[in-house]
Amino acid sequence: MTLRFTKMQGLGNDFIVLDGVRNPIALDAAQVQQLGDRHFGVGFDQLLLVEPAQQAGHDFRYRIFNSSGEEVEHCGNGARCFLKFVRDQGLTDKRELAVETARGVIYPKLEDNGEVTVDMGPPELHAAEVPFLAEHEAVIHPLQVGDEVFDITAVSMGNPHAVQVVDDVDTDLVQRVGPLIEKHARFPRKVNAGFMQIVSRDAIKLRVYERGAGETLACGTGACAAVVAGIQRGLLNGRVRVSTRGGDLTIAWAGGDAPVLMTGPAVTVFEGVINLPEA
Ligand SMILES: N[C@H](CCC[C@H](N)C(=O)O)C(=O)O
Repeated sequence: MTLRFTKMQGLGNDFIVLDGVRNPIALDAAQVQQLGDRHFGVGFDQLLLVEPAQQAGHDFRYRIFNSSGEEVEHCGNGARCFLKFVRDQGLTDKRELAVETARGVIYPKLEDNGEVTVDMGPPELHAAEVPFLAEHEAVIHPLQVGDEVFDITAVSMGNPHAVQVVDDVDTDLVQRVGPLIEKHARFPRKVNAGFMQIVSRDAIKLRVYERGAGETLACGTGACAAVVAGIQRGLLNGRVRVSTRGGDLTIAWAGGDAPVLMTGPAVTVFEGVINLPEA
């Protein structure tokens, strides 16, 4: 069976996007892994599947699969590409959408300059909801990793994040410790490991070792989680420029149950057709 796809990227975090609206698409983990293989398939960090909304008043459903094959709850860079995709494919002419995800509804909006702002919903800070195994609620938790201890802040943006502050993001720490934190036993559903360097109260540098994908050039939910963690720690103001290896995002959060707002680019790289591996 052949499969039409659109290759897209948000700050170098790359995706294939599939239209499951005109024709339903069902993929198992092995097929996602094969499609995601950068030598034997198309290659991507995540696969994004567009489906019809399940509830009245919503526009679409948004499903996300890591290149490891597992389905996950959220993808920020993908949400910006999602809006561009459904408009470019003629699935809608709206500039602002209500999109169902596994953990709530998000609201991507096309800006006049072509960038996309996404209302990502409020962060979840209760450890049990991240989920993160902790005896008590705290902004900072010491996390034992081998014979080292790292001070992390656990945040969910629908998907789990463990954020720490480092003096310099450009060291081997991300590749050395990221995989150990990703699969740490205190994160029952594994975790995205964020490493942020505070540049000022309005700017950070960020690298994320992503659950199920490894280090990506940018992570949208990771940028949201890092800014929330920085504000919780009293280190950041309410609107922050997040510099990733793939480029800059703007993240804003007013605290409490206010939604986190993320603004950045979405780019179509090419359209393609692939022979879908047999299930
Ligand atoms: N690896 C993430 C999903 C993709 C998130 C990232 N690509 C983003 O832009 O938010 C997870 O397993 O929760």
